[in-house]
Formats: sequence, C-alpha cells, structure tokens
Amino acid sequence: TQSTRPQRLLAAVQKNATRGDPRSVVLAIDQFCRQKEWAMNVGDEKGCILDSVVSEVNPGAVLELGTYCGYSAVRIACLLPPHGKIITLEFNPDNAAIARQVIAWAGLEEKIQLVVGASGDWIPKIKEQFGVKTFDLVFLDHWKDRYLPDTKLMEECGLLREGSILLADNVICPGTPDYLEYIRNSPRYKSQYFKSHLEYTKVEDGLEKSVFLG
Ligand SMILES: O=C(NC/C=C/[C@H]1O[C@@H](Sc2ccncc2)[C@H](O)[C@@H]1O)c1cc([N+](=O)[O-])cc(O)c1O
Ligand SMILES: [Mg+2]
Repeated sequence: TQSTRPQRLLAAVQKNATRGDPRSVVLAIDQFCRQKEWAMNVGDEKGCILDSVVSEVNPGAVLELGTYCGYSAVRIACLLPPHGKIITLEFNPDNAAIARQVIAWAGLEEKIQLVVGASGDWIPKIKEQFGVKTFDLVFLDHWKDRYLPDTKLMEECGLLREGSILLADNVICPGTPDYLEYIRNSPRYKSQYFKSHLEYTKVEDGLEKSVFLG
C-alpha cells in the first residue's frame, strides 16, 4: 500500500538523523523537504526566527497548536530551560503517531507532551488537566481559520498573562487575515511582523509576534 508523506518524512529521520540528537532530526527533515518532498513544517528560515524568539522568552511553559510531524515541537523543545515543557495539540491521529516517533527519535519525550484532539476542545481543559497556570509562549501553526477563535478562547480561559508571547506562522501564506486584523488592532496586544519566506520556497510569508498586555 502507498505510504503517506508524514511516513516518508519519518523514514528520512530514522535513516539520516542520530537518535537523541534533536538538531540532526531538524536537519534531516529540512533536507528531506528541500531535496525530496515539500512539507508544511515551519522550516529552516522561519525556524531561525522561531529559535530567536524562544531563546529570548526562555519559556517554562509553551503551547503549540498544530504538531503535524513534530518539527517545530522538537525545534522549540531543544531550546527550553531545564524544567521547560511544551504541550502540543494535534487533531489528526495519524500525524500524531508520526510526530510521537519523530519526538522519540530526538529523545525529547520528557519535554514534549503531545495531546491528540482539537484545540477548541482542549484549550478550556488545559489548566485542570495539565496543571498549567499560564503559557509564556504560544506557537500557532494549525488550521489558519482557528488562530483567531483559539486566541480569544485562550484569553477567556485565562491561559495568557501580562507578557505572554503569541508567535503565529503563515500570517501571509496561506494567510490568517482575521487573526492579523484582530491582533494588530487590539489594545491588548503589541505586535511585530517578521518578514520571511514560505518554508523551502521563495514565496513571501512571515511570523507575527504579539505580546499580550493583560
Ligand atoms: O495549512 C497549514 N497548516 C495547517 C496545519 C495543520 C496541522 O495541525 C492539525 S489541525 C489542528 C486543529 C485543531 N487543533 C490542533 C490541530 C492538522 O492535523 C495538521 O497536522 C499550512 C499550509 C502551508 N501551505 O503552504 O499551504 C504552509 C504552512 O506552514 C502551514 O502551516
Ligand atoms: Mg505553518
């Protein structure tokens, strides 16, 4: 039977990356996506911007919306401080199964908690289920029409504190117009656009970094 792209991406990790070496996992995925098959990971160019934001925030608690194959969860987790943790939500169980194996190959199971389900269902339950008070950093990279409703939901559920950082992928391509309009015009956020390119292409894309002001 025909394999899926996530399955072929995992095979490339298992073939080319060193177990327990997260950076070799990131490199193996980027090489696979550049040389063999494009896939919707945040990628190496936007990944460097993600790295600089993670390093600057030095977050104890990270929420990622949209795990896909685990590329950005691995990239974030290897920059976290000793007790830092990331909770990553993935809707598609097949993608989650691949992501678990990518995360395991990187040796980051202790730092990454992968939860299968829809962000809209899980966000209201995170405090009680995972003993999280608020998130220092949220990385939005899931369905583009869920960025805005999920941001409002995080506000309502008290998951953001003064200084929490939201970092959103794909605000230009595929685009998240309603989210951008809201976050750039809301007095409760201070936003900054980091111009870049759609992963593995020359097409314009970028990350929007927003500080919640409380
Ligand atoms: O569509 C994109 N991303 C959507 C990502 C979706 C991922 O997150 C969940 S959705 C979900 C829902 C609810 N809760 C958690 C996860 C899906 O199962 C998938 O694993 C995308 C598309 C392009 N592109 O060029 O077309 C480029 C990108 O960088 C992208 O991120
Ligand atoms: Mg993306």
